[in-house]
Amino acid sequence: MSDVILTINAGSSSIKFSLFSSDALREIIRGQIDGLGTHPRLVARENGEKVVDTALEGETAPTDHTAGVAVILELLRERHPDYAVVAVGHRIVHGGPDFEAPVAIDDAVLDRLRAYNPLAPLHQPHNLSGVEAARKAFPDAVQVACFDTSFHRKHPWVNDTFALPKHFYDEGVRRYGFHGLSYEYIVARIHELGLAEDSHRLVVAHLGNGASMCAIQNGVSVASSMGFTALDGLPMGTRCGQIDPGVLLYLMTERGMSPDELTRLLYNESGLKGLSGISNDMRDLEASSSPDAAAALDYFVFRVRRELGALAAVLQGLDAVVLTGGIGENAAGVRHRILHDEDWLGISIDPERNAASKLRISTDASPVKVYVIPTNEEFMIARHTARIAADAPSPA
Ligand SMILES: Nc1ncnc2c1ncn2[C@@H]1O[C@H](COP(=O)(O)OP(=O)(O)O)[C@@H](O)[C@H]1O
Ligand SMILES: CC(=O)OP(=O)(O)O
Ligand SMILES: [Mg+2]
Repeated sequence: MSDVILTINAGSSSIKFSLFSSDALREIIRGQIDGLGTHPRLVARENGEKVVDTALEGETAPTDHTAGVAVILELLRERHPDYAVVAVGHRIVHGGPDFEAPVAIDDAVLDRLRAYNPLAPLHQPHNLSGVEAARKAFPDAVQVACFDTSFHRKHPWVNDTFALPKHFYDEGVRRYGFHGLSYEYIVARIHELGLAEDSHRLVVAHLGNGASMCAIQNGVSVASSMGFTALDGLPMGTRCGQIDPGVLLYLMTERGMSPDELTRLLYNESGLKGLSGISNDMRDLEASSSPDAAAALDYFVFRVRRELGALAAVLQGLDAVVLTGGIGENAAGVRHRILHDEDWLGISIDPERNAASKLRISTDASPVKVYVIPTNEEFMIARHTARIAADAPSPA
């Protein structure tokens, strides 16, 4: 039996998973269930080749995350009965003020993490049900929590606070920032590719169903577009992004909306889906001829460009920009619209390199280098998990 690390990244409507060899962190299999709650589909790849691609239908279709994890574990047992899972790494979206680094999970940690459920309703409860399912399936394995918030915990105070009475900051009402595992991976990859010397002042745009941007100075996060929750900043698939808090007061006082109704509106019914009335999926909007789909795209592009200018100001100039996430990696048309006339920032895009999603999509003469780099949150989770598991006593 060879020892492996399992990673679980439970999102709002998806669960991504991977197996890595525990010594060299070689990826053995990766995949995901998406469409949980609507049309669940299981896809898995080994060595880049699709080995499973099936709609999960009928009575055995998973209807929630716990059932989804069970489907994934069954697949792993079928395909790799010869591997022993010694550690399970989990992406946990919110670590609050207390968790600055990955930790081994015990009952006390799990209880503290549950307290953050209201701060990340699309993610945290699913992240934690993934932990519970994995503990049952692998009682002898070390479970490790890897936080989306850790990478941002060195923000200078001005980027870490809201202008509320100071005691709220002390209570933990702060700008945490998210997608930290993705940003951390991109910084590691920039080093690996030998690009760090030209990337001291770096902005990374993680544009997926959840979307945020981060200003990174010499590898350290100094500002990010997300805040206390993963609602702030850019508009997303179904989340509103930056909003005047006066709108919320209006909705409560004049429209009588309850906290539950507001939560639904801001997390599930806004963003690209709300503006377009069609879909939260960028591919659907690009394919649509509806003016509302075009307007939703315009708003997305406008807000990314605005944030790019703001983060360039934080860094006092730019050396490099990275685009990543499902949209950043794949949507060449959206990238073009974000970057094509940013000469004032020192960005000059090569349309052919962009259309081909090359690693470098800026021209040779562009003062600011622009890269497309696929993110890999799973690898980052596996790396942290291997390190923590090496020190942690097994729960058995
Ligand atoms: N080829 C593509 N062209 C345009 N958009 C794409 C493409 N592939 C994926 N996307 C978009 O990426 C988004 C999902 O990004 P992803 O990072 O996978 O999301 P999640 O935050 O759920 O992990 C969706 O809006 C999807 O439409
Ligand atoms: C924090 C967040 O928005 O995550 P995701 O992109 O997985 O939705
Ligand atoms: Mg994501």
